[in-house]
Amino acid sequence: MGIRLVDLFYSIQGEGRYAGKPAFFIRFPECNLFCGLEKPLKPGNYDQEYINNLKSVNAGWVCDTMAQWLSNGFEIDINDIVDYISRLSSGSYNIVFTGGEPLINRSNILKIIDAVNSKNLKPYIYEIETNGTMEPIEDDSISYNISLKLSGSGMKRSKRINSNIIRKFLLLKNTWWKFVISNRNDAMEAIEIMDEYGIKRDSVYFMPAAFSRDELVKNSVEVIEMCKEFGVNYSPRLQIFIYDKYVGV
Ligand SMILES: Nc1nc2[nH]cc(C(=O)O)c2c(=O)[nH]1
Ligand code: SF4
Ligand SMILES: [Mg+2]
Repeated sequence: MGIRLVDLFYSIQGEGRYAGKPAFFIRFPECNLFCGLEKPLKPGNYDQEYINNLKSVNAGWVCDTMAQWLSNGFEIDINDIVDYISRLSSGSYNIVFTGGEPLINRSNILKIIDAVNSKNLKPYIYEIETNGTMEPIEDDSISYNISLKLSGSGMKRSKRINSNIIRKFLLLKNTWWKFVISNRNDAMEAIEIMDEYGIKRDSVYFMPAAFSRDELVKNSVEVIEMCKEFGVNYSPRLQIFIYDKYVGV
């Protein structure tokens, strides 16, 4: 029996705690938020440029993977995912589940983890890239990269911040927090959330907003100054640094 993905590729983790580590990316369809847009779009094949042009007046930016996670994607047998991984690497790598919001597809994440473990492949760690609004899977072999959304996403606070869920993530062993920072207001808002929930600065990454290599270089200067000031970590976006505007890398 197959499962639906929108992308499967081997690259390096570009962001957060494991930036630089070889990693298999498994991208699922669907998200519970529509960052940057006034109202949800139906699943289908869209051009990302078209989506960017729908940006709501309340938002500072638009989700950069929306065209991917709204697409129909493809169906793949779990054994073929496992074969793909074992064919491409004999060394150490992570397996990253992303989206959209991958925790919508939690049962498929569990099936893939079971299949990988039963074939005796040993990823260094599984990572889940999440917006932190859905119930986590409790498993010490999973490391969470939680990117809570700020008001620049244009989403209502009640949709993007769920106190009970944040507290559950805080009880887990491998929890890292990643904020996309466009300006000083974003940093102040992130600090407020960190203080409210007792999120340790050690576990926090500020990452510049950027769609291209030029933007990344330019925006990193200011973000690094804020990292120094507030004592949080800087996260690169190595995939943009290396491959510029390409997706699926
Ligand atoms: N290389 C690479 N690293 C990533 N880290 C998080 C990604 C994501 O889109 O969730 C991503 C991605 O799409 N590519
Ligand atoms: S939560 Fe993440 S994947 Fe979902 S719309 Fe926002 S930026 Fe995109
Ligand atoms: Mg991304």
